[in-house]
Amino acid sequence: MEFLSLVSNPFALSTLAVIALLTVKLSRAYHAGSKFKHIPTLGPDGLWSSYITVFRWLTNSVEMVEEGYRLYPKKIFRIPTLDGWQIILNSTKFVDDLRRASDEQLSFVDATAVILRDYYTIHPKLMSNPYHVDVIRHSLTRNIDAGFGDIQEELESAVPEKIPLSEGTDWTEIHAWPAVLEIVVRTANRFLVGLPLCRDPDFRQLNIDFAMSVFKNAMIINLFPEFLHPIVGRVFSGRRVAMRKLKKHLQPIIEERLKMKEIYGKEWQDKPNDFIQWLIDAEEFAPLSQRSSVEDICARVLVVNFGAIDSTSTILAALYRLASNPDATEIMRNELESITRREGTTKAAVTQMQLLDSFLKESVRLSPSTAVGVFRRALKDFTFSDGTIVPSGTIITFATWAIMRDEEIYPGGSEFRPFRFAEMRGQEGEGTKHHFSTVSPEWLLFGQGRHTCPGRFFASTEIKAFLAYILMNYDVKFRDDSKNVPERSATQVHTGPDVEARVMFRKRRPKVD
Ligand code: HEM
Repeated sequence: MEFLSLVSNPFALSTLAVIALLTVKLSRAYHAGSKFKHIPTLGPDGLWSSYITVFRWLTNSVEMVEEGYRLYPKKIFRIPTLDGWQIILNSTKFVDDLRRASDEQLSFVDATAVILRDYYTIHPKLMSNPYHVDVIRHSLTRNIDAGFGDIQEELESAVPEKIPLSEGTDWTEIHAWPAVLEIVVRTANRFLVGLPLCRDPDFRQLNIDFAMSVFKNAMIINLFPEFLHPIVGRVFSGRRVAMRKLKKHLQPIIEERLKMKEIYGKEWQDKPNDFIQWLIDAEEFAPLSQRSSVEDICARVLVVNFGAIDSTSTILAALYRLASNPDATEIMRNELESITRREGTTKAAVTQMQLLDSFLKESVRLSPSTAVGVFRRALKDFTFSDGTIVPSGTIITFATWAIMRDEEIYPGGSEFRPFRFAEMRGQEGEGTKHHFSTVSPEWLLFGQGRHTCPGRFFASTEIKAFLAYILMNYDVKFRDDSKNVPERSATQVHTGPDVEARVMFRKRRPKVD
């Protein structure tokens, strides 16, 4: 009777089916583990007991990374995850191994394919020639100076709209995450696609929805064994809806640009200077068939937005620290005022904001958006410099959370010292190092090697311009003058700043001593 009621209940049946498929998937991954016997495991590693670790990884990856870092200092360990065994590197000494490895040995693209299931969640054809990466690295980065005026103008319009200033003495409490998210998407798109599109609510929302859908759907698809991905990948994907909506906005623009290019060629006066045009003009990186395809260009606009939205959690991390560190706020304001008196509100001014750069970097050091980072997939058996052999097919990553708090690298590793990096820069021979966007073995935020984030210079400029605007125009605090930074949000390896927290703002007052 109970059995009958079970089989006639579609919800119970589908739950059972998912559990059965998950069991198949995990036991396959477990048996593949015989190839890893020489690498220590965190937690129990029996067929059934390893499920405990899988569950812990889903619910508290930070605690596990810290435990693995303590138990296996400067070594390599493994954990069972929904995506199979994952290898975690506990030392910056392995950065050199990763940098030396070719894409055919340790692949960024294949790691992304497993973690984000980008074939289903983003676009099936995009990664066969990811030329948008070259466009970001070259045209986009080269144009940050030229586009800075627009970025600043958009901030000056978007921030007061989302964080309204009242003339009275009252503070206004704002749910920070959605406000910052909208400002980021609008400001980034002022630079990427310009006016009026960057202010179009439908355009903004479709990009936000798409970015959110990628993580959520990849997680669901990864619950299923690979042979079912072509089916579940069709069901759990936000890309078709996003593409349909985006094409309505971009198709006429792209077609007009292609027509103008054909008519005027190199003589085109007043040619737009934006991401769409940089893609169309990228002869050295992609064939015309790609650069003139509406579908292809739309997919790359979606993907650059997916990257740009990453800045949101970085800004939140810094904003929460601003709200809890009024003394540092005053010191940074003095620096900003003297720089802007000299340079005006310019890109050159942003580059000189050394204390703000340090404050930002220190905020993210303690609130990175993932517990582990810099993912690669071994396409062949790979031997690390300590002799550890990692079998082909394995996902490899660094214990970034623990590395960024390591006392040997950062004395007082768990303490927030806002001007730590500015002080490090003050030491002899270190003047040009330790910036937020500078990549080093100790600073893994933007990755490593040939796949290091190409958008980091744009992100750094946009984020610092945003924070400078807040510092110069707002007082910021938490309710009841609390100095507690809100707990982190944690789903799977995502560990970014709390997305529920509220922050209080008011129009900036002169400081009374
Ligand atoms: C604070 C903000 C950002 C953070 C923390 C961040 C972080 C990262 C990381 C960790 C990687 C992987 C690097 C590796 O594995 O070695 C990456 C790659 C990438 N990022 Fe960013 N990113 C940010 C902003 C941006 C922005 C604004 C853009 C676009 C304008 C962007 C576009 C990309 C692209 C296209 C890749 C793939 C690179 C490749 O395929 O070689 N990111 N980013």
